[in-house]
Amino acid sequence: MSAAGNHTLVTPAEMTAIDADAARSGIDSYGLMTSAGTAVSAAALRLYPGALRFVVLCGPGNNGGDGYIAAAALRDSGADVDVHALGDPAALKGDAARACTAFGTAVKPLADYAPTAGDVVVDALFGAGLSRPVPPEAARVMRTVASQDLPVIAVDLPSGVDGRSGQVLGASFRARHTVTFVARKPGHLLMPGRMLCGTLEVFDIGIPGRILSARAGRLSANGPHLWRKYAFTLDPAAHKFKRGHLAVFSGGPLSTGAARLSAIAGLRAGAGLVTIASPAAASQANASHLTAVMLKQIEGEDDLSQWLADKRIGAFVLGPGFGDLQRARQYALMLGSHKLVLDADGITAFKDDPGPLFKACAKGETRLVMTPHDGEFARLFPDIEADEASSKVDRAIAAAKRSHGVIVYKGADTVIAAPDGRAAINTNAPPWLATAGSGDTLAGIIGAHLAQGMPAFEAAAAGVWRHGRAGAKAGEGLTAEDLAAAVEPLPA
Ligand SMILES: NC(=O)C1=CN([C@@H]2O[C@H](COP(=O)(O)OP(=O)(O)OC[C@H]3O[C@@H](n4cnc5c(N)ncnc54)[C@H](O)[C@@H]3O)[C@@H](O)[C@H]2O)[C@@H](O)CC1
Ligand SMILES: [K+]
Repeated sequence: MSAAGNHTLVTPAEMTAIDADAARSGIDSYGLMTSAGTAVSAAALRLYPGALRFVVLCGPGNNGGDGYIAAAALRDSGADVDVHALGDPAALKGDAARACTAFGTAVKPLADYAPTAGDVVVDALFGAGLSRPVPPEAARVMRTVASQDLPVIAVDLPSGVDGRSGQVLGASFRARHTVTFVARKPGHLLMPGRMLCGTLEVFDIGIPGRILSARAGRLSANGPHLWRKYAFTLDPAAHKFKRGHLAVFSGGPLSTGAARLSAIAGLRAGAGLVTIASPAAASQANASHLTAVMLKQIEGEDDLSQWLADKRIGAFVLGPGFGDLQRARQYALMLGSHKLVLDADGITAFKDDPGPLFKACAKGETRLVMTPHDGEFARLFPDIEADEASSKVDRAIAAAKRSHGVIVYKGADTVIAAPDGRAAINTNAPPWLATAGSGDTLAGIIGAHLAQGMPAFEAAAAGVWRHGRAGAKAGEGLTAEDLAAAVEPLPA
């Protein structure tokens, strides 16, 4: 058994290819199924030693095959076991048929299962092969098991959860524990799938890592493995300009707080200097609240173009509390050749015509990071959002390719995607991170990373991860001020 330590995420389609490669290389597929099923029985006995009965629900494919192996192992350990099958077990094929025959005990129809207190359910109805909404008789059992709050251990995935997208097809079990094999699937991390898995265990059934890496794509769980090499420990002796200069645009006199949150988070995240670029009318409000952060009056395009001559400014944050959409558009287009985090109003400013922004960012290294939540994403990429067949990962990658920018598609399952197809799913954000000003803080952290010279994808992924860590450290009930103060140094 391994903890969910491997960062690579494998889609069901990639898993099928890995499976086929393993068989071609001479690995016995029934042996893999035996390892998988036995791992499930071990988890069931370990987690529920007091179960009165294990009820194994077996589907028509290899997920069901794992279930038959688990049922036999549970029975052989002396437990009371019943198996209920979806469909006719005589129609099973290949390894699943062999596992059912090896189980050898009578199997009852799924519809005959009457959930009873003391039951522990082993869900082996569907795994990677789920291709359409679950049939009504499966949905019925899911409902009755949930209504009695019986513990469910899911084999590979809670049945009903699409391993590619994390979406529920029709209905699904809500598992207390899920045992998956080889590597995690995107559906274990994306919502709502993540909530339905319970604790997640990745069991190594013996497929060699070289077969896995030959097939796995460019999707992983977000973590230091992605950006550690850029997480240089800052040399405290370094000149402040060498630690990066970040500029954050402020909104008008009544909405200056968001920019200050970004700016303070940027300082905390390691930028050597942070300047708030403020319209004249808001300078007083900003000045009365700032100490370590500097202030520059920028009233319009002329001021900005003069300021841009200062090559020491490493990155800009535009959008938090900005308000004036027309001006946001002008400024963002002027910043096309600079590193830029575009958030909130900065994103909305381009809802009617994002083309010029994307064009301005098309050449050279990736300089733009956009941080939309659901609503902002739909405003900027309505056609991508409308494609119901695509997962959140697919959408983020499509948007990154179109915009030539890194997309931080926010939510409980924030996805970070780069124009070259790399993507990561973040998992460390506590639910209370969704608070006013949280996004402003995130934009500031990412901006600080860009200002310090991190490439855009790594800057964004590290920013999302540090933001999640800060949320966990600040704890439930945090305010955005607490969040900025809780940003920790990057792990060396
Ligand atoms: N990939 C691997 O290396 C291994 C995979 N194993 C297991 O194999 C599973 C994948 O097996 P399969 O590809 O056979 O897929 P599944 O067992 O998940 O389901 C496929 C079967 O269900 C049917 N089906 C799909 N959606 C349906 C629906 N909504 N209503 C009714 N029938 C539906 C399909 O027609 C097919 O017969 C994994 O989830 C895992 O549990 C293990 O045996 C260990 C090895
Ligand atoms: K399952």
